[in-house]
Amino acid sequence: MSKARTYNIVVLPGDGVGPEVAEAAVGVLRVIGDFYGHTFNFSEHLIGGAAIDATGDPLPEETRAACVAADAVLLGAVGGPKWDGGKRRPEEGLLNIRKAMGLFANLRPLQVSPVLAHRSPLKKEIVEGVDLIVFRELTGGVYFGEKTRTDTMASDLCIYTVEEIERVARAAFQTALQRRGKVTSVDKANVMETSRLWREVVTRIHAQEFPQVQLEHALVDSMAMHLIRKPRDYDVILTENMFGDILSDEISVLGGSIGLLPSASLGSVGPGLFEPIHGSAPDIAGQDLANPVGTILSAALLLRHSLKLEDEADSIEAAVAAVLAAGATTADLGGALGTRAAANAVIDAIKAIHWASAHRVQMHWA
Ligand SMILES: NC(=O)C1=CN([C@@H]2O[C@H](COP(=O)(O)OP(=O)(O)OC[C@H]3O[C@@H](n4cnc5c(N)ncnc54)[C@H](O)[C@@H]3O)[C@@H](O)[C@H]2O)C=CC1
Ligand SMILES: CC(C)CC(=O)C(=O)O
Ligand SMILES: [Mg+2]
Repeated sequence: MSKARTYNIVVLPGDGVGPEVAEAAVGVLRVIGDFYGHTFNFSEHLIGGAAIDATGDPLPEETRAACVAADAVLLGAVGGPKWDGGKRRPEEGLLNIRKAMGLFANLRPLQVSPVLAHRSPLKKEIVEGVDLIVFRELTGGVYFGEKTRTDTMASDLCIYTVEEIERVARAAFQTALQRRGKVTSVDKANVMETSRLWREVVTRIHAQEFPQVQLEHALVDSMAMHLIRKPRDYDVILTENMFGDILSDEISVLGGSIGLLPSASLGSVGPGLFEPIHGSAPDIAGQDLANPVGTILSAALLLRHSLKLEDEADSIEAAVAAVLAAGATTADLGGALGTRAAANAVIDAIKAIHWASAHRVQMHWA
């Protein structure tokens, strides 16, 4: 068991369902802190639309400073129709904090729970056993290139440097070595120059540093099809910022709901940022309808990757698996629980797992 310590966790609730799912995950972290004797100091800061309303800036300087000084950052979601067409956009705040923290790798794992395979619109035999992870490059590409706009035209520049591709490729290959040893690198090398550079650099890093990993290249358009026809074929999917954003929302359907998927955004040093892959879901915001599991599982990733608390992370993941197996779910998965009740179900499962392990019958033989 890890030594009890004090950790500073910045919470960025954001907009829409963000505050609801962030509150759920903080509740789970508090219980984990109590069980394992850690002190988690949570401090909430403004980002996104909430920050625009309060300060005019989607990423106030005090939020940026708190994030870089924290042990880890937990984020809900940003954005919503209220800020559409405004001078500043909530999403700017999220892009800028990712950049400021140097978070170049966004890990989006997907394991299809056997008890939820029937919730996918695809056949059970296609999705059962899916276990893959998307490595999405997070601080480059078209989301960060120069934007121009006149009355009659607009442009978004897509730029990638060799160094940006190398570092995320290494992270993906290293992870593949601890998994099934396969990387599928996704690009659009038949059309885009950035993709041709991407393919060259990934091929070189593979040959020079990770020849024991199986590498294949795929074009993003047909990959979008393969991912729903044969998702079990994939282990680690390595791709650039926008393709990773789109493909990971697509594959969330395999697991039953976008509300289930967590993510970890990591750099080479400093704290990570952990958030569900979904957005602010304005259509269900403020109604206690959002599935909190993706954010709760993001809290587990926070414990594992930034705080190095492996047992504590395992404990949350085991509790979530037990709750899903018991059918205690929110409406997106056909259940009757609200956001708060679903989070409480996870908390009860953590307590039950700990009680069972403390009261395990000890059998001794001479
Ligand atoms: N990381 C972030 O903060 C992100 C923010 N956004 C922003 O969110 C806003 C809404 O974007 P959308 O395209 O509608 O994507 P979205 O992910 O917010 O919602 C897509 C659909 O999934 C459902 N959904 C999302 N999360 C759910 C949950 N936890 N439980 C149950 N159902 C859930 C929503 O109700 C909606 O029908 C936009 O302003 C967008 O820019 C979008 C993606 C990521
Ligand atoms: C800037 C974000 C809104 C992009 C996004 O959709 C995501 O990171 O999932
Ligand atoms: Mg997205």
